[in-house]
Amino acid sequence: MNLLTSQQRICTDLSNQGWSVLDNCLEPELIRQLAQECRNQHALGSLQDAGIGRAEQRSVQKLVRGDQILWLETGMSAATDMYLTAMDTLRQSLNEQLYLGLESSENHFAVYPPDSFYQKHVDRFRDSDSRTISSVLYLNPEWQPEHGGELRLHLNDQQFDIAPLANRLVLFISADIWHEVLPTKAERLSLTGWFKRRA
Ligand SMILES: O=C(O)CCC(=O)C(=O)O
Ligand SMILES: [Fe+2]
Repeated sequence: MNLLTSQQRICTDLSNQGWSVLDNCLEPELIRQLAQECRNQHALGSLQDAGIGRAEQRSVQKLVRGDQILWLETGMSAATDMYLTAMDTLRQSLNEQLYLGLESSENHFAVYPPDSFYQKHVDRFRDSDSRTISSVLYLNPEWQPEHGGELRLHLNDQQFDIAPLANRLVLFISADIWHEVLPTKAERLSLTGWFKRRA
């Protein structure tokens, strides 16, 4: 697993270009368990249509985003607790190296059914600046190029497409990086989160 040994590189990427991609992030067995849990919870009907906006402004708009999500809570399973611990270690190293003052993180499973997408957006809410670094860990072992579903980062003068391959972690500065999920042809699983500082 590369997450522990790559924190320096992640921090350099984030400060130089605002985003970072890390493959073979965690133990393969943990990725398998997280994917299994995501599929199980989805089959049980535990995931809810994702909304856009916050609190009273929140609404479900399938033409903006078509995924379903389930927020992680401590104690849901051994696998999700291990993931939350790994993210907390990363949070501390982001604080030590980039002085970000990140206090917590929030994370959810996401399932994009076939033909769904998430239109171009930034992750920071209009009325709260607490979301500082966005993270997405992909959970799709059989992903093929023809499935589409790339994360497209819109950078200053170019676009960068990232396939949602199992055990790939993408991090980016929530307020700066415009991005979208291109239409997916296959069911697309991920764990998305935000490192937050005090609002
Ligand atoms: O799943 C992804 O690649 C990105 C998801 C995303 O942009 C979001 O949930 O805000
Ligand atoms: Fe996003």
